[in-house]
Amino acid sequence: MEDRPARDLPESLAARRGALRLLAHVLRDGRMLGDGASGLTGAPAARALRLAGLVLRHMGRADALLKARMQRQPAARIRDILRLAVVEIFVDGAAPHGVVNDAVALARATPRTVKQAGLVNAVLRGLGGAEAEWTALPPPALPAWLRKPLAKAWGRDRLEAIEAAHLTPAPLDLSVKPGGLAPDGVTLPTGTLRLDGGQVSALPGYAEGTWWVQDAAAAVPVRLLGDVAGQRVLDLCAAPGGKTMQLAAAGAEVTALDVSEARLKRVAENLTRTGLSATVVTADAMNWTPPAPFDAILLDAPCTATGTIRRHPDLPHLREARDVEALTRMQFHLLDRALTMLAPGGRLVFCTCSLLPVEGEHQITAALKRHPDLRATALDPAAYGLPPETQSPHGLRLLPDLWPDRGGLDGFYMALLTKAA
Ligand SMILES: C[S@@+](CC[C@H](N)C(=O)[O-])C[C@H]1O[C@@H](n2cnc3c(N)ncnc32)[C@H](O)[C@@H]1O
Repeated sequence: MEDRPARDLPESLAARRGALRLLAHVLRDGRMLGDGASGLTGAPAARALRLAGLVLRHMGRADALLKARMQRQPAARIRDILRLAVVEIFVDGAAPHGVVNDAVALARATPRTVKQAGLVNAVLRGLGGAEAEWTALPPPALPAWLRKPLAKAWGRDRLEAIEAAHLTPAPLDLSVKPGGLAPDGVTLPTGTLRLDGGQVSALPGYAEGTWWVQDAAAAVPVRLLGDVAGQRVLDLCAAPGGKTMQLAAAGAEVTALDVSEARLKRVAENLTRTGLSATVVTADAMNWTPPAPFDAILLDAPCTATGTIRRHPDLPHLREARDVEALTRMQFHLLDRALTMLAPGGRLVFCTCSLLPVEGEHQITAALKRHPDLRATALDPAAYGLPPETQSPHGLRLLPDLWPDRGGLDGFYMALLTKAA
């Protein structure tokens, strides 16, 4: 069955096989979930992706449940088959009978695992009545390289609340042009329109380009720049372009720069769909010299993206402690480089979608020491629809456990800096 074309398999079995392929890409090949190939298209591909994401999100819990029922650690593929079955039964509420049958069929499908089909059957059938045990399991712990600095920065209770927030996928957030056609949803205090989900391209206003998908937290940094109408604004790490569109919609004359040509294609597509305009530049910010200094700069620097684990449950399985060092070094250099492109009296917003202070608060504290001509503006969270606890040294700090009853938001740090005139 492993080599059989997906069209010859029942859809649910094809999707489950696809999910196992995606899990192997992430867990064994170290590739991002979105880059993996399930071997499927259309609805089964979407289902496979969703199932693989579900396993990665709940993996620590599935492993805890399974560990108590097995004497030895089985082969990696068998472990994934069992994990998939567990999350389908306990998270998705799938009918156990069909899940177990497919799990056994998947084990039988390869010579390497055929002998363990009996084990799969026995372990899964032994899960009957384990709902209470499953519900009592704590959320999966983040890896130690992340847990330690987060506990130090935000405290153990907050860390556990962040881990709990990672169990729930992010809602669908839209930034809507003023007066633009938009689907029904709830408007958050920050101004973002929030929906439960849905097929993006089928929602009212998609074809008209009256909105774009952008997490509520990611929509705040541009607002720190205040009125940008008619100003020359540089979006220094622009792709895929959420903030470029915000700046253009606010009337700025935007230059959107990014080092990645492939990612910049998405900026161009987004601008075309929304009817907004920006000058798009493919360049490494470290080597690029602007024709003239800018009135304002947005530096949404590359980072660990640990603030987006709700939407990217593969991240904790892929990133490593050593990534942090390389990224913080890059943020340091990009920030200094950006300052050379800023006009005297100009404003710069630095932001990262990271949970780690070394990629946020510490970067700004260090930059203020390095550049005596730089000032950080004290920000009032209420002015952006945010609660007082988001105020943080020199900026705003958002963590995913904020607004649990509203569906949370991405982790972000942002600061507004002004260069002396
Ligand atoms: C956090 S993402 C930007 C997200 C974007 N601002 C948005 O809101 O849609 C960081 C971006 O930085 C870009 N990048 C990384 N190093 C760069 C460099 N040296 N010069 C320019 N862009 C760079 C990456 O290609 C990536 O697209």
